[in-house]
Amino acid sequence: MHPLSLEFEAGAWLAPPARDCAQRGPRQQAGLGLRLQGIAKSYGARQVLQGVDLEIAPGEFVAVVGRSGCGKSTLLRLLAQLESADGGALASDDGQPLARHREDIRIMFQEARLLPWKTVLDNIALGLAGPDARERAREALAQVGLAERAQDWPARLSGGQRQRVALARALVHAPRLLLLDEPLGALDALTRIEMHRLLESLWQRHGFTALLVTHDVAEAVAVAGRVLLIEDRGVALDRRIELPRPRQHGAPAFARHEAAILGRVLQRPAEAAEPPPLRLVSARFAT
Ligand SMILES: Nc1ncnc2c1ncn2[C@@H]1O[C@H](COP(=O)(O)OP(=O)(O)OP(=O)(O)O)[C@@H](O)[C@H]1O
Repeated sequence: MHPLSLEFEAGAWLAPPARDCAQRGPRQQAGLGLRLQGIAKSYGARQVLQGVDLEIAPGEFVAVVGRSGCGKSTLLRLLAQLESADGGALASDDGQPLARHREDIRIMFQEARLLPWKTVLDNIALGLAGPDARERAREALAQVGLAERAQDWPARLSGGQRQRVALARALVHAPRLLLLDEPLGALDALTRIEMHRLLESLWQRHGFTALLVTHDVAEAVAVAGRVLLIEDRGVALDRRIELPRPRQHGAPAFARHEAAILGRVLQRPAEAAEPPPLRLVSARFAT
């Protein structure tokens, strides 16, 4: 597909507003704001995050970048409450502990994690209650442009299609906070750009707050309104990206943001791998 047709394609995926969102009322539709204070997290002796203070406004689209192992996914897992912080407070912008908002938060991973023995539609409907569960699942599927694949098995979909199903499975719950842990990491470049446009359209339409962890600085600049760099156990850079949407990869202003962030990441050399301990195996000397 020619890149110029991507915008049209992404737009074509958009269906009328999801009834599920409309049913939940205005308060629940709004994005969830976040207030993190003094967050600390260690794994054994390895301190990954320390004293992290962060405020995210309702409905912001934030990307989190940084070198491998800096703690990006750890931050997301704490927000998803898959793990607990050792210290500090995780709250929503109204001051409530984040633990009270479990139902408002959904997470997507690099792998779609679909159940292979269930159809696409049944994967999305999983955990939904009520007589209209399947109808709501169909609406979510239509929103990611896969209405016609409802009865397919996940194994028959491409990687990009599987991620769109995973996105529909999150959307059907009308999340107020969508956490995205490298969900596009395994996709080819064109599919990634299509997914950027789709994510952007859905975010604009539904108003959820989005946090995207990515290795790809260009991806961060393509979709986020704000990019955070994690380094030295905390937020080392917090940069606003005020560019019109949809964004043009390679346009001068786009390239300037990308270069500035990348330059900041590369200022510091990669952490040297720990040298292996010296070991004297055997020594023989010729006489
Ligand atoms: N369950 C765990 N047990 C022990 N150490 C862990 C665990 N999870 C993460 N770590 C360590 O914490 C650090 C941060 O991991 P994290 O997955 O958050 O990094 P990341 O920035 O997301 O990396 P990547 O970009 O490579 O995915 C790493 O050093 C990692 O080895």
